Amino acid sequence: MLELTDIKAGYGRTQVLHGVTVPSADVVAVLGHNGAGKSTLLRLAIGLIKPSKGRVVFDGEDITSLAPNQRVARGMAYVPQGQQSFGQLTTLENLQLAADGRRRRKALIDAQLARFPALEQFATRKAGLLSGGQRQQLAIARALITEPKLLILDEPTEGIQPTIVAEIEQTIMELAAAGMNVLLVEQHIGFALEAAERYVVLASGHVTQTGEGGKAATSTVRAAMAI
Ligand SMILES: Nc1ncnc2c1ncn2[C@@H]1O[C@H](COP(=O)(O)OP(=O)(O)OP(=O)(O)O)[C@@H](O)[C@H]1O
Repeated sequence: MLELTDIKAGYGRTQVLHGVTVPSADVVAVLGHNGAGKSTLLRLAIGLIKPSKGRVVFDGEDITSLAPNQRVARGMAYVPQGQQSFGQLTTLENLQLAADGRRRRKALIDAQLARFPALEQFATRKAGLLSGGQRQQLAIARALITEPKLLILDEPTEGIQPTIVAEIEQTIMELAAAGMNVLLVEQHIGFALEAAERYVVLASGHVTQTGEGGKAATSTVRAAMAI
């Protein structure tokens, strides 16, 4: 669904990605140590930064020069790091905002409340008062309300209590099983490999290994992360 070819990109004159290629697959995990360039790669995928070289193809279309909103309109949704939501609005208001202007608005919101029972339980609570894990679920729910073809998730389990980590991992597995395409950055290598059809290891902005998720050993991946 999403194919990144020979991407060079960075911030100003600092190049972070040095010719990165990510193959198309239903679920792709991007692995690597802090600072390897994983978040930069996701920002590039959604169009927040533009490559100085390389091509981004989504659903057969070259979208390299498209802006983030145009990519969203084509079916991409991006959940950045940090459980972002509108803290002064309630859980429900956050979902309503994401659903604004869509047909079947209520059904879209209800589907996410059914998916995440904690969001239903705290529908009238301000998002800023939710736990980190609940805010992450809210961020994912907001993305899913847009009915994406591809969900881009940047470290969805980072800094979250273990019980909700398991719920979020289960959600990702369920979405994948239901046919959702996912581009996932994840520190938990074991889970990432279990979820992913393909994985890519980044080290200092270079791809040091790619392979099939289910078959890979975490030790091999760790070795590639350290190159
Ligand atoms: N807005 C920015 N401006 C300048 N440099 C940046 C910016 N964001 C990230 N970088 C640099 O780009 C490099 C890659 O960062 P990136 O956040 O993509 O790595 P990462 O693999 O996602 O790491 P982490 O897990 O810590 O988020 C780092 O050296 C970082 O300092």
